[in-house]
Amino acid sequence: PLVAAERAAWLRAELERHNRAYYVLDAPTIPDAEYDRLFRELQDLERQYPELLTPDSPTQRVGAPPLKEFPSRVHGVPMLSLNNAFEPAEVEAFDKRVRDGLETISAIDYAVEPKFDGLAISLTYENGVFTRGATRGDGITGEEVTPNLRTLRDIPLRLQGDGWPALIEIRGEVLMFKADFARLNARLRERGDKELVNPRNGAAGSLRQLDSRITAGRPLSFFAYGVGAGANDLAVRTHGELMDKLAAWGFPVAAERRVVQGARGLLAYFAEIGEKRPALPYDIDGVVYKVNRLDWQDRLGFVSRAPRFAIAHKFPAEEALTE
Ligand SMILES: NC(=O)n1nc(-c2ccco2)nc1N
Repeated sequence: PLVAAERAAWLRAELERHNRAYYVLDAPTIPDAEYDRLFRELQDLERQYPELLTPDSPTQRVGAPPLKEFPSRVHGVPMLSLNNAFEPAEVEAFDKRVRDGLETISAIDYAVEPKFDGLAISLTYENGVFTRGATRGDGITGEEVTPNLRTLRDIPLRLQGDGWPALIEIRGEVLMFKADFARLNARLRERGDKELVNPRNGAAGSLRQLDSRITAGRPLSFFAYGVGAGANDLAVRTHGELMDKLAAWGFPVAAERRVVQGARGLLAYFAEIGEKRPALPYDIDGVVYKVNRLDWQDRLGFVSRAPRFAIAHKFPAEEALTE
């Protein structure tokens, strides 16, 4: 079995590497037939030597029996909601409140990124292994949809690299790319099934399937954008460094993320992303501004459940466009 154990470990790492290349970097590194052969070899080994079966094995992504209902799960740390700004004056007022709260007159560094229009999710990793995931729900309690989340290749079953605490909650958004949404609707139309209204509904509907094999057939993507429980155990000083860690652990993060200075930097970024928005591969409904220094985020804290250190700046709602 030692040889089998080594072979199984090699197969797990190799299959995850090909998954990541195929699904995260969109650059397949192996023909499908060869991937399937390795996958079946690992399944056979895990059947022959059950002690080799690990929860993070690629064979554990698909095939869980359907659930009767979704268990509800209390988040370790609440998933906060963001206050919205719609006008430049509100953005300037946000920046002023931040500088007053920090008793400084100098320009503040803000971490900025697109606001994905998908489904907010929390992923729990224990000792680096994915153990459960839940929807945002009301921010305190969400629905546990772990078997469905296991089918997303963008979600690592085991964190890469190092430097994570024993328990950590990764926060992010599950979404459907525009092109995947169009292809799925074409498939549904051909089958005479009801089409999805928009990518956000497509992501929500696909993730809240009791049978995870349906979810496995849906083109869902994931982008990480924060940390809940475990954030204080990380040796990072800014949100930007936190995002670098998430990327190093194997999570997709927004390519458009940046650090800008002051209200002027915020508004310039909003205009830049507004220009790029139609060409982005996914729907966004605004951009998110966060004070970059984590110690300053802690100093500013929250008002009710919304943070004083972050807001979303939303684009004007579009009337229902017939694409
Ligand atoms: N939807 C989205 O893209 N979000 N949402 C946050 C968020 C919500 C609460 C704290 O941070 N950040 C990003 N990029």
